[in-house]
Amino acid sequence: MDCSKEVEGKRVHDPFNKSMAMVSKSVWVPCPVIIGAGPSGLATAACLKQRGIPSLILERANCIASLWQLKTYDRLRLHLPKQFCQLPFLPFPDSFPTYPTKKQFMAYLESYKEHFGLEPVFNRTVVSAEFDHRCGVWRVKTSGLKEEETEYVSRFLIVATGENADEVVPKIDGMDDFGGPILHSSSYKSGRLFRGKDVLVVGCGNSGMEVSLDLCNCDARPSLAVRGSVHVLPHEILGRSTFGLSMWLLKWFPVRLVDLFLLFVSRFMLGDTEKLGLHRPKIGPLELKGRSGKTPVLDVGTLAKIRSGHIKVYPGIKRISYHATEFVDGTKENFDAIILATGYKSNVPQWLKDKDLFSEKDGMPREPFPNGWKGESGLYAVGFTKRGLLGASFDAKKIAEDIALQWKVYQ
Ligand SMILES: Cc1cc2nc3c(=O)[nH]c(=O)nc-3n(C[C@H](O)[C@H](O)[C@H](O)COP(=O)(O)OP(=O)(O)OC[C@H]3O[C@@H](n4cnc5c(N)ncnc54)[C@H](O)[C@@H]3O)c2cc1C
Ligand SMILES: NC(=O)C1=CN([C@@H]2O[C@H](COP(=O)(O)OP(=O)(O)OC[C@H]3O[C@@H](n4cnc5c(N)ncnc54)[C@H](OP(=O)(O)O)[C@@H]3O)[C@@H](O)[C@H]2O)C=CC1
Ligand SMILES: O=C(O)C(=O)Cc1c[nH]c2ccccc12
Repeated sequence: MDCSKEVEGKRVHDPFNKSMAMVSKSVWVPCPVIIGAGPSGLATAACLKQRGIPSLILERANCIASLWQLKTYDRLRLHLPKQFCQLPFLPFPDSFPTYPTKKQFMAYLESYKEHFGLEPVFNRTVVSAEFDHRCGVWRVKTSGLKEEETEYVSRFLIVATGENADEVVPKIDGMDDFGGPILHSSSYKSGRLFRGKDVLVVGCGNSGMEVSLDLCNCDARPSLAVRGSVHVLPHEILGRSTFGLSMWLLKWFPVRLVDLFLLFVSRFMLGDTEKLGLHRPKIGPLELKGRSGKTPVLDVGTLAKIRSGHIKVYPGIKRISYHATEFVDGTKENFDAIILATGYKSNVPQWLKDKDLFSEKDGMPREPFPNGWKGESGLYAVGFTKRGLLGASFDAKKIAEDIALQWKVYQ
C-alpha cells in the first residue's frame, strides 16, 4: 500500500534558488518508511502487514531485489538450503530444489511481494535521512529519475539498503593503464563472453571462486589472485548441507569444536588447500564468520579445477601495466581481462545523518548480532547481521514486534 498518498503537500522551490525549475514535494507518511526493496525490506514490510501496519518502501532501482536481478551472474544458486533462505510467513514452494536457482529465488520474491500486496516506490534513491528533533520525525530526501526531489516525513525509519549496496573497487597500481576490460563481479553474467581468453579473477570469496569455475566451464582460462587467507569447505557432507549440519552441531557443541570437525572433514574431502595456494585463516570458519562476518567459501567444484590445473592460483597483485600483471612474488603474466571479485560495502554513511546506530567506518550497526536492529527515535536496521537471509528474517520479525508495541499508542 502506498500510504504516502493519504497526505501530500507540495512546495515550490525558492525562485531565486539555482534549482528554479525543480518542483520538490514534501510528503507526510503516516506509517514506517522502509529504504530498500531487497529481501530485507520486503520481509519487514510483510511482518508489519501481518500486524496490520502499512509501510512505504523506497527503492533506488526500478525493480525489487536489484542485487539479485541486476548484479549477479547467471549460474548463481543459493548456497544454503532453501529452509535457511525463506522469508517470514511464506515458505518456498515444495517443487523448488534444495538449492533454488537465482531465477527461482526471484520468482519466490515476486510471489512474496504479491502475496503481501507490497508496492514499493521505484526509482527513489535516498540521498539523505535526518531526524528532526523539533518535530520528532525522520526527514528522508530522495532523488528520482528526472532529478526531482521528494522529501518523505515519517515517525519510523527502517534501513534495508543491505551489506552489499556498493561495490568494493580497489585501487591497484597501474590499473588505469591495463589494455583490456576491468569489471567488478557484479557486472559479470557469464563466461561465454570470455571464451578462449586469459582472465584474472581478483579475490577468492564465494563470488571469485564461482566466477572462476564459470569461466572454466565456458572454455576461458581463469587465474585467481589471492592476497589473503580463506576457508574452503565442502558444500555438502554425507549428502547434508555443510551449513545445515553446522547449525545442527552448534546446538550441542561449542563453536570451536564444530570448527575442528569442519576442518577435519574438509581436509579429508578436499585435501590440503595450502598446497593449492589457498591458505587457511588461523581462526576456524564459523568462529571467523561470527567475529568478522567473513563467509567461508562453500566449494561447488572450483577446487577440483584448481587441482587439475584449469584454474591457476597466484598471490596478491603488486602492479598492473598495459601488457602484464606482476604479483607480489615477482611472477609476471599477461591477461586479456580482469574481474574484481573484491566484494561489497554498505552505503549507509553516505546518506544517514544519525551516527549512533550505524558506524561511519563500515556502515554496519555498531552493536553486533543480535542487537544491531534497533536505534533511537524510531530508527531500525534490517539485514546487517552478516548472517545472510536468515539474519534478515530475524531482524524483520523483531522490528515489526517493536513497532507494533508503539503503533496503537501512536495511532
Ligand atoms: C552473489 C551473492 C549471492 C548471495 N547468496 C546468498 C545466499 O545464498 N544466502 C543468503 O542468505 N545470502 C546470500 N547473499 C547475501 C545477500 O546479502 C542476501 O541474499 C540478500 O540480498 C540481502 O538482502 P537485503 O535486502 O538486506 O539487501 P539487498 O538485496 O542488497 O537489497 C537492498 C536494496 O536496497 C536498495 N538500496 C540501496 N541503497 C539505496 C538507497 N540509497 N536508496 C534506495 N534504495 C537503496 C538496493 O537497490 C537494493 O534493492 C548473497 C549475496 C551475493 C552478492
Ligand atoms: N551462491 C551463493 O550463495 C553466493 C554467495 N555470495 C555471498 O555474497 C557476499 C559477497 O561475496 P563476494 O563478492 O565473494 O565478496 P567477499 O567480501 O566475500 O570476498 C571478497 C574477496 O576479495 C578480496 N579482496 C578485497 N579487496 C581486495 C584487494 N584490494 N585486493 C585483492 N583482493 C581483495 C578479499 O580478500 P581478503 O579476504 O584478503 O580481504 C576476498 O577474498 C558474501 O557474503 C558471499 O558469501 C557470493 C557468491 C555466491
Ligand atoms: O552467503 C552468504 O553471504 C551468507 O551470509 C550465508 C551464510 C551465512 N552464514 C554462513 C556460514 C557459512 C556459509 C555461508 C553462510
